[in-house]
Amino acid sequence: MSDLTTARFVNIGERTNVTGSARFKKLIMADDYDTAVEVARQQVENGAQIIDVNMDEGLLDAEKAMKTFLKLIAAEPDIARVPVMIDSSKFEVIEAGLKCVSGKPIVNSISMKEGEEAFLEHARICMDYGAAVVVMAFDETGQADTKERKVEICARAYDLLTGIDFPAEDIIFDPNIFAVATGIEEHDRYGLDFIEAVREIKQRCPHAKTSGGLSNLSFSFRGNETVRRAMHSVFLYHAIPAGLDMAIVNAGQLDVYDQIDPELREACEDVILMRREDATERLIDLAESYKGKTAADEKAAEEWRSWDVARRLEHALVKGIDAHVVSDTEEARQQFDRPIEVIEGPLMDGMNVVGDLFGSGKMFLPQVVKSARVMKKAVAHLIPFIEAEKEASGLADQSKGKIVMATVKGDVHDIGKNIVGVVLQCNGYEVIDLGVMVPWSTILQTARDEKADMIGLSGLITPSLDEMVTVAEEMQREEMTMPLLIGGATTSKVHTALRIDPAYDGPVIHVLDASRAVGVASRLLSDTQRDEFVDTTAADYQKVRDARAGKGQSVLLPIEEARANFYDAFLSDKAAPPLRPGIHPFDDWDLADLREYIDWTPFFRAWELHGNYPAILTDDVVGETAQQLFDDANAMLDRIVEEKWLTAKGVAGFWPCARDGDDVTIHRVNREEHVVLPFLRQQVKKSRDRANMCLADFIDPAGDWIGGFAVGIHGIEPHSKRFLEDKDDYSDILLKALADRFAEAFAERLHQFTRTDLWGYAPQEQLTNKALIKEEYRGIRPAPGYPACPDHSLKPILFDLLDAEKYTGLALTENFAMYPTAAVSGFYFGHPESQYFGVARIGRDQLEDYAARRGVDIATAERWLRPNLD
Ligand SMILES: C[S@@+](CC[C@H](N)C(=O)[O-])C[C@H]1O[C@@H](n2cnc3c(N)ncnc32)[C@H](O)[C@@H]1O
Repeated sequence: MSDLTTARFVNIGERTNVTGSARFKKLIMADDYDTAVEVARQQVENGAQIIDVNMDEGLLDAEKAMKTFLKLIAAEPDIARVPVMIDSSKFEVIEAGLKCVSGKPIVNSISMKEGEEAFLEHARICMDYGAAVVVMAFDETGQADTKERKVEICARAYDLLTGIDFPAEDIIFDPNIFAVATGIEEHDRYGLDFIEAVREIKQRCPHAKTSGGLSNLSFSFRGNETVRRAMHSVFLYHAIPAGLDMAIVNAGQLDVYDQIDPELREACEDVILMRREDATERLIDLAESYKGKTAADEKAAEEWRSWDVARRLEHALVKGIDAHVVSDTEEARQQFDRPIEVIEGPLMDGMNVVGDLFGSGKMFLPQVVKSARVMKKAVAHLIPFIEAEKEASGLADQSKGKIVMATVKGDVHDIGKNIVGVVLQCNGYEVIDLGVMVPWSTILQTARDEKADMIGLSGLITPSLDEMVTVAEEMQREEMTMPLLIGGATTSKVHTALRIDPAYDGPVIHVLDASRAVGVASRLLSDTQRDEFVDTTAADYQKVRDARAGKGQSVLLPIEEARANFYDAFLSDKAAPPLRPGIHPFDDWDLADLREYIDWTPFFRAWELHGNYPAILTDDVVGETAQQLFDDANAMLDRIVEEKWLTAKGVAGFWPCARDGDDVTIHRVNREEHVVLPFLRQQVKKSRDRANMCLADFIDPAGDWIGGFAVGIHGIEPHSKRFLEDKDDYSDILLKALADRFAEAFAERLHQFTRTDLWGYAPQEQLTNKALIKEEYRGIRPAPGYPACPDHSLKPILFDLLDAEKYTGLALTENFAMYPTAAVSGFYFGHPESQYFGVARIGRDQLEDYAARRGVDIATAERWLRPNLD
């Protein structure tokens, strides 16, 4: 499957179908519902987003079997989270099933086979249950096999259904996928006819969806899994862009389109798209060479379930499979004298393997976080037994060390901290996570009360660096000696060496990323390695300080000289006044639309997978992990969009203004008042004719326009809570990372809408998402806290101009972090020459000038501008 085609496509699991799976049939016939439920679970684990359940077997009481099975899966939260498709050719069985489903059911299927009256009667019953229906392209004269018949029947059914107010979005047409390459000439068109019919049905029947049973397609290649997989993937690759929304497939058995052997791919494509006369013969010939290949592989995949329990636990941990972990842990518990031994033994052994693989670069962060999920579920199962033994906290006693972690006061970002916490936990450390916005007093108090071995601080925005210095100073004042770990996006070895390390006599260590955290923690707690590690790090930081002291700093111009060397933009090119000046709130931007604007590269970076999307998906080293993560992300995106987990709120505004020195003075027409946006200017002496830039340079002193925006993504909390209750950090981090992606995508989308519509200075602009990500458009949206306007304290001014709290529900912390965290804000500049740059180091004179322009004392301005001061 290609990344392009899978984004919105829904997989319907097919294995819980007695007519399609001999194994499932055997289990149901033998009344082995426990194992049958496991089949459903495996489907969901393999990525099925709906499961199709069919009990149509002559020797079975289908109604009873349907009811029994549906009730059982409804009681399993990890299965019940996906909708059920009740599949039967008998409507009584469907009706019996409808009574047992709690979420939104899907009926598979109804048709006009017995005429319009029966069809509408069935539809009305489904409607009473709020069910969506699959409508087969089948009428009084039989099943539709040509494109024309498929379209004609579906269109007629659509008109009938919408005529009784059946919601169009609850109609799913199945225009019949039939077997191709059978050797019968009439069958050659079946693939192409289906795809073309889907395209027309989607146009003819607004909001209706389309589906199909994929396995029929490759029926003539039974027993040749490789060819079947390839045919299915190729078929979907073409059918999805034509509008196919979902299909009944074995979700674990689809190949990545780009990774199919090119010869086989081409042969399948020739058959499905009817590209050559001899396509069938060629595929049959080629298929011979693939026979039997993957049957053995598939057997191996199941084989691990027969291993001894310790090996199974290790396998589950390394592979991140949580399906059987509770039963396997229970089995192990019964084999050991004490429950704690299961943790100390097989579970820790398994996690050590994970740790080693991660440490040696053979495993990557997303997989480790999945392993941690397995570990946490196993431990959660054992805790009650450990407590029953009256060991207050067996785990704590066994931990390698205790770490208090916090995102510092004024900062709300916690993805990085959570990832480090999970990695430490799964390596046997006890993590006390104090959450976000934690004042220094709470951090120190907890560390003392808990007798922690070390403190870990995290932060993302620049003011957090100062907060970290404060924590270090307070630790010094209280004469603490425990190590202080520093991490987070804006932190650096240089800042740690220059600012934090000198403030505290105990060890201070900058931890570059999650993969280093365990190494750092273990050396700090090792009797033999600690001293050397602490000394080497301290010496290293001293070197950084010495180098800085000896290094001649770049020359700064006096601020007046820098101002005289301003960027002389060609002001007659300035943008025309906005088509729609004033404030424009958007209280619920469509998430499906924003999804199209996602920039995926930073998403992978958040998981410490480095490389650009989409090449990262096929990267030799991290490709497999990246693809798996991407699939998981898309499956979650499907749910976020379909079930409306999140709400995107935003506001954009445009105001008349003028440049006044380094300020931009905004005129608020309605309020008859002026608001000043004070910008900073580069002061580092430039070579040759390069300017000392300031954002104000892109604004005409004689009168101009400026814009602003703020966007935020709301609604993660209940989902995050649910994930954490389920010990599922992986999904929690995934959700937060996706919420961030939505915020950035919204910023991109709103900027585009600004250029084409609201401000409207580029009405004809047409750029691909790639070009948008590369910012190949006219104008910029500099964000407070970023290099061209590094002062975060501009945010309250921007928020006030936009009335952003009211319109977006965003709040600012005392250090100007936005909450909810998935948020972006900034200014719009429309001048074609406007560009990003970094203000970099500024002099005392500009600091004093700035303090005066802002009407604050020097100390406050110093705090705001710290990263730009000497
Ligand atoms: C941080 S990236 C975010 C976009 C990226 N496509 C994503 O999805 O994560 C780019 C944004 O950062 C801000 N930015 C980057 N460089 C800047 C600079 N030098 N000064 C001010 N803002 C800057 C702008 O708002 C710009 O649109």
